[in-house]
Amino acid sequence: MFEERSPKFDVVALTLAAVAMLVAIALVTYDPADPPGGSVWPPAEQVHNACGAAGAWVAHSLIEMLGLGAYYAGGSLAVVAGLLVGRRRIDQPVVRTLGWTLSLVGVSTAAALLFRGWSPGPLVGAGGYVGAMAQAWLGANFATAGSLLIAAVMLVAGLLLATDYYVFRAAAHTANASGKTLVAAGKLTQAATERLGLQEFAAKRLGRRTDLDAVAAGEDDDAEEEDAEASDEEVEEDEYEEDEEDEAEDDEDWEYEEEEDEAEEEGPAVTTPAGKLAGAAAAVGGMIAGALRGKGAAEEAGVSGEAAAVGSDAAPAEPAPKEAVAVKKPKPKSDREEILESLDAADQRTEFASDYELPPLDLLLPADEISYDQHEKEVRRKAKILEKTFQSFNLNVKVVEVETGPVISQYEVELEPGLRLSKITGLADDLAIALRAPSVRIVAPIPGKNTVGIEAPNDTRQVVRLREVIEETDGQARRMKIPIFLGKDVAGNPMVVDMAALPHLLIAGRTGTGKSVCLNSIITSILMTRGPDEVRMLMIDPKMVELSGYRKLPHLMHPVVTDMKKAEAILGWAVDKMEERYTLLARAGVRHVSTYNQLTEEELRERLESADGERMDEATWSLVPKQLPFIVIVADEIADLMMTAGKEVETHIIRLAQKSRAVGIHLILATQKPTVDVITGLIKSNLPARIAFQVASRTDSRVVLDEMGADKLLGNGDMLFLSPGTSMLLRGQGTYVSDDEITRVVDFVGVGADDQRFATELMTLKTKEEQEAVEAGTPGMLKNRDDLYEAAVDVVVREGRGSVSLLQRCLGIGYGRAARLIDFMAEDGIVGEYNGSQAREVMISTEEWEAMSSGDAEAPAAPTIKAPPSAAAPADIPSEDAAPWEEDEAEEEDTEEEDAEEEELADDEEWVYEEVDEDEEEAEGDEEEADDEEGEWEYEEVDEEEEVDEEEEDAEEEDSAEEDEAEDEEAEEWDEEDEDEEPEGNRLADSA
Ligand SMILES: Nc1ncnc2c1ncn2[C@@H]1O[C@H](COP(=O)(O)OP(=O)(O)OP(=O)(O)O)[C@@H](O)[C@H]1O
Repeated sequence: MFEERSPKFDVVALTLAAVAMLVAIALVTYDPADPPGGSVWPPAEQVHNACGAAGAWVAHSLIEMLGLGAYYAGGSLAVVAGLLVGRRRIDQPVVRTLGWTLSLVGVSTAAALLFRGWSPGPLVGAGGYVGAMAQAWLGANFATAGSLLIAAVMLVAGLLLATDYYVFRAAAHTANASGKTLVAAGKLTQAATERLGLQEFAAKRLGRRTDLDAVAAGEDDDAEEEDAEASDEEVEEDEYEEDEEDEAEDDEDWEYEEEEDEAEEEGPAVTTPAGKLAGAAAAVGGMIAGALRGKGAAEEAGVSGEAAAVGSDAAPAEPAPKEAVAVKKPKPKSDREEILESLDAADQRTEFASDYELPPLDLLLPADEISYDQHEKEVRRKAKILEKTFQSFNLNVKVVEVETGPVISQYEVELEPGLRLSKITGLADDLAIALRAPSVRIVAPIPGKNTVGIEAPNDTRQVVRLREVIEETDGQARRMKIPIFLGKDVAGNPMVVDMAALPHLLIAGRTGTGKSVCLNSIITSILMTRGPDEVRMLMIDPKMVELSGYRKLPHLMHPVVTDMKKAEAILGWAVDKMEERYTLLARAGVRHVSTYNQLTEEELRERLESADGERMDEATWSLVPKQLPFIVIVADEIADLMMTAGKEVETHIIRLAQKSRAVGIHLILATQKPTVDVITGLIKSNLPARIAFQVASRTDSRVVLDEMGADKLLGNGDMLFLSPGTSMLLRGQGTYVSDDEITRVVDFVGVGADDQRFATELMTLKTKEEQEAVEAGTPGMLKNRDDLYEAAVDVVVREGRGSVSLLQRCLGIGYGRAARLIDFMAEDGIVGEYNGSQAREVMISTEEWEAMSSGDAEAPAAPTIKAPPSAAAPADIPSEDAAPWEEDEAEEEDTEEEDAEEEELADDEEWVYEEVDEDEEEAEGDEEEADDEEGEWEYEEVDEEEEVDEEEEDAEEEDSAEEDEAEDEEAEEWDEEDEDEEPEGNRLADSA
């Protein structure tokens, strides 16, 4: 509904209201004796009608003509006047008038048939002349019963046409409210209104139905629900038609106020998310309104009603009804509450009994209010600019539909027959200039459509809040294992993906474009929906500040890792864990962790025993993990990791990426350096799901996405998402989670240091250098941390306090270095976890430290000296590091060194193998790229013949191809350098 009122319209509406009132008064005060009435003799000398002689004449004429139908006509006039005063427009006036006339004849006929001996005035009977004539004709052909039936059908059919079921729905509402069964409205209508209420029903139909009811009630209710749903369909039609009516009415407003807009019928359809729903409504509305709406009559549709306002992810199957100009309205409160409840209910899932309480949604900020009316005007204006720009290039291109998202709108253009696609794509920059936009991206063609999409930024950016994305996708997310609420696409639909299905994700973009915000929203998505028994996390944060806020999370398996050497070791551990889980799954005879988690304890035990061929004693059984949580490894900057231990990291990532899907280990890797030395061909080919934020050049875009496009992004969360298994890029606006929201969520779910359940095996994990140092019987690992590390440990152990200020004072160093030393100590298990305002607890004794620092081979290595109490997994949470085949670990320790050597050899062999693979794959990759380029080249070549402008683009293509090659070479050089350096590193370690 438009805010501004139109004086012209109001004058017409008020005049009609006055006329309706006069007619009503005239009818009510009708006196048959008033002239010109002739049924009473003598006629009254003075007119009794309250509206005087004119009123008497009007009343007499109407009643004479229609009988009781006159009152129906008067009432109808009043309703129409009321609608107009309330700025409700009446769409399809011809159909409505015809319907109303039919119902009027029905009323008069019925009156004539039913009240044969009585009349309000006219001599011809209660139905006036109209009723009498109809009665005479019908009576001659159908007798009384048939005539009555026909009159009733005329009345009902006329009402349907005139009001689109409105009268019947209103009757159903009334009956429902009073608790009576409305027989006439039928059992189906009643069932639907009782179960859901019409609004809720429409909302759910429009994509917001959650499956929680089904989950809570169990499958038993399914049949019953299906029945009810079948009945819902009936009501649904009514509801949609009402929506459609609303849309149409409001859209007429639009027409009215935008009279200067030429040929509105041919204007593009603007589809906001709500518009899509309204479109769906129109589709269901069917014959009465939909069929009468011609193609391109977009403006006949209008603002959707409540129902259309609430949902967004239910795009109509057919594009036809998208003609709706729809305005999104705030969601009804009841819906939000329902979602809140549903999220609360989610932790009652039976598979994982956890004391983790899901954070309530109100910890997150609600969606910002925006003016959709303003937005619609803007996109319509831009659609016209686009058409004009095309015309100035002598191209006849029509904008047929507009999808509007939070930051970007997609204008769908239809090409005239014979127009080459390349002519449109070549105009990207000209269109950007015409629209005064920094850049415009052309999607040609839009997948699944015969139109071309032009993505242009909106004048006002809308921030996409996590809360709104969660609210709009709840039903969908509930079926996912690890739902990630990425953002909203160009049509405003929420983008939600299942991390378990991706299964690994690469995030790249230049600095300040939204990577960290994206990582934060991914992590918060997990916190909002999954407990630590379902998803465990490992965080690698070379920047030290980005992920430090998450240190209190119960999901963490290890404190946030800031030391890249440790990070490399952790990735290595993940590879081992993956293999270990594979073995466990194989023994249990299942193919995926989720299937494993569904096994009952009896089933699991049975399967393992039958795999071993012997009974399992209780001690062994207690060590078998009964549930395998998903493990998500988040690395904020892999460039640093690659610099520290490129080859190893690459090998780990590749092995994880190739195999870890089934065992539930997932990688999320981010980088601000999307170059081939960081995102090597092998890493890229193993991480099929990618998110690109704005990058510096086309070359970078090709590195991340294998095609251009990311260079045209706007920054600040504007992203392209490549979903695995497709080459289709989905543009969207990333979810924004502010620091305050993160703090609130982390405070809600966070636990104290003592309650954190770090994995012991990770806490005691040794980096490569540490391992080598231990093997060499030297404390070199300590030196590798920091020159002052040993001195710092000395101070801490001697004082019995892990305090930063203590180190600062004793060693005369700055805060940063002292804090880093303490962090290293925490990672090595020398001091305990962060303890609020208290100094950290020291976990080793002076003797143990002396043994360590003197390099005494007998002394246990620092991390294994004494695991912090928090590091031990509690008994109720099955620790994975306690798999039964590890039972003999202690006995095997002696042979560990030998094994390690063997493993190294094996690794070397594997490495050679991998190297060959890599070469092969790179060669393949290059070939593919070359193919691609050739394809593009051919394409461009053809264009070139026609458009001189495009020569430049080709040249750029060539450049970018050359750049690619250069970068590939660079990468190879880098690899070689790295290989060269490796022995040196070993030498250093040896000498240490
Ligand atoms: N989805 C988003 N919506 C709105 N604004 C965003 C969004 N994502 C990022 N921004 C804006 O961009 C700024 C930088 O984002 P962010 O810190 O995530 O960038 P980055 O790519 O991680 O940068 P760096 O690599 O330097 O860490 C944010 O402070 C915020 O203002």
